[in-house]
Amino acid sequence: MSQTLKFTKMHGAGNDFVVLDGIHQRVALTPEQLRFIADRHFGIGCDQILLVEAPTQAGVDFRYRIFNADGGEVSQCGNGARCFVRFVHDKGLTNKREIRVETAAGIIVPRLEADGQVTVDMGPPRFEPADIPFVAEARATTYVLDIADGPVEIVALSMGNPHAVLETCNIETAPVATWGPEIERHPRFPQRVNVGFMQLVHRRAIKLRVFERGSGETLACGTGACAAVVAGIQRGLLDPVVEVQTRGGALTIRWAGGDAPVYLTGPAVTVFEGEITL
Ligand SMILES: N[C@@H](CCC[C@H](N)C(=O)O)C(=O)O
Repeated sequence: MSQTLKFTKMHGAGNDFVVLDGIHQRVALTPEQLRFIADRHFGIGCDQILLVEAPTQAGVDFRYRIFNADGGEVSQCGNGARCFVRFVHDKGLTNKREIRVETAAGIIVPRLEADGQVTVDMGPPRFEPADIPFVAEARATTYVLDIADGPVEIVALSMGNPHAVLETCNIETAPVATWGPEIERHPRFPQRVNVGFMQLVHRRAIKLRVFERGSGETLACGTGACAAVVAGIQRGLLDPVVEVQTRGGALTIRWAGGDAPVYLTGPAVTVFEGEITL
């Protein structure tokens, strides 16, 4: 039986989303239907599909679910969290400026700022290999990963989802299209990984491209920006507040180190509304 769903097309620094209200309409999508929605030629087109649901636990305002363009459900999406906040405000689902949101990776706390930008408390980064998950004998600041072109140095960490961060001296010529998919499926990352290529500009700015697990290279990746800045701070290369320049725009990341949460600030934009029959 076919179903017609109302949707909103949004983006955060060019990382684009189809957002579905699962509170006022019944949304039950198969991986094949999710892939169709994300398809840029035959569907609506997006990097991720975001589903807004009623919370399943006390003390939170909403549940937020994330699906990559390949139809797989994942646990965290930073740019999506900002669009989520803009969506629930614009739809009148809440008037709170700071909301508590349940994700598969735990509670996140996004806040709508007076200037329309959104700041998300993404929680602390995690470095234990088992938490990422990453196959390593012991935790280390950097690891050497063997790929077809030879050994590469990475930082591996979790921002609620897995990230590998590599440093490059030229972001334009970085081998994102070749190393990205190879590292995404490297056997040392049993749940695959998002792969960030970071070029240092100075201690308070980096350039970043991310080959995202399940979506390919996107114009920006919020958790990727958090992971790259955390990696740079851990290695003593960056200050606690850093501007991340992506192909889709700028994001600001703040991290005080240790178990402190990482804060992500950036835009959240509505592009258009529509309906799709599946
Ligand atoms: N675009 C995102 C991350 C989306 C999920 C990621 N591809 C994964 O598989 O973990 C962001 O802004 O963080």
